[in-house]
Amino acid sequence: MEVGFLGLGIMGKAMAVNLLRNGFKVTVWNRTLSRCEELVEQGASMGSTPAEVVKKCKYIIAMLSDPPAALSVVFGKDGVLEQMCTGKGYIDMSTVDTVTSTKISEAIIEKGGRFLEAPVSGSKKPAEDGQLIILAAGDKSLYDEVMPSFDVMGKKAFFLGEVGNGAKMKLVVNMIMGSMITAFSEGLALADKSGLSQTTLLDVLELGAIANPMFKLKGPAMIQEKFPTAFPLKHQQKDMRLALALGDEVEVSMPVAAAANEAFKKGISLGLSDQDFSAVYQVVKESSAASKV
Ligand SMILES: NC(=O)C1=CN([C@@H]2O[C@H](COP(=O)(O)OP(=O)(O)OC[C@H]3O[C@@H](n4cnc5c(N)ncnc54)[C@H](OP(=O)(O)O)[C@@H]3O)[C@@H](O)[C@H]2O)C=CC1
Ligand SMILES: O=CC(=O)O
Repeated sequence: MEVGFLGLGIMGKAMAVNLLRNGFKVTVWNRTLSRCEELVEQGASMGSTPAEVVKKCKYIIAMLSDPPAALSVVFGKDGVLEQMCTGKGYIDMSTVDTVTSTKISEAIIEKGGRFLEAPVSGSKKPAEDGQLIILAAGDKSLYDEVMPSFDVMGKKAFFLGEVGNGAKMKLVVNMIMGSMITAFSEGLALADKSGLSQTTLLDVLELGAIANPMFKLKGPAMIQEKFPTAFPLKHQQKDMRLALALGDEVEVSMPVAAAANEAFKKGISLGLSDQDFSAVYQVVKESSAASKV
């Protein structure tokens, strides 16, 4: 199977490498073109624009940072739409909102193509290991056709119906995740300031009903104040913002998520955008220090 791949950031690079390792022919493009080189060394072809990739490939996957990036790659100069036509399928795996996804879907379909949104749950390591959870919605025939690529990139794919449902599911999941890591950070800070061992806290959490892979994975590094980037804090804040907008739209009150969003916004203002989202622990610590003054 031959696929185009647009966007070689933390996730896109790992996903494209997996496809190559599993025998897919992959043509890559990235806004910063030099990031294609590593993939080319591993056997990928390279397109110099999104339009060039679409011209060459029947199936095109995108993994881009946010709604403006997803829109500009489709609608911009030398973008996806310039070569989109009947017979081609566009699969956007970026985390965006329903409005963005619907806009892209309508434009692709108007050109005769088929569209699937397929955001993923799981971070850098699951992407490297082909263990993502794929939350797809849109054209079912396209979903069935690209399943061999989902089998390589993920451990489970869900088909959620009409366009927008994949985006919504992803935002609900990440809203919960962002609230959890913020509460976890407060717990770590509270334990420390109360004279308790944070390592013991991790052991206690691990054995109880709120044990989860995220606390286990991130906790040991967080207590050493290390935040190696798997999921950038700026993207977690984007997801909180989009989830809160969804909450407004459907009239669900989310005070916990709103408070967590404020912590991620503060993280951005403290220069933590490109650190892992677990760096929200720094925000909690900073706020505690500030409230003492
Ligand atoms: N990291 C993670 O753990 C996870 C991330 N996600 C989601 O996946 C998506 C990608 O995340 P991730 O790989 O971490 O992000 P990165 O920030 O590492 O990569 C972002 C990608 O988007 C490209 N990009 C940004 N702006 C534009 C633009 N205006 N036009 C064209 N390309 C652009 C970047 O290109 P360039 O190299 O030129 O900057 C890069 O290829 C996001 O939506 C994120 O929320 C989902 C699950 C897990
Ligand atoms: O979107 C981030 C993730 O870990 O999933």
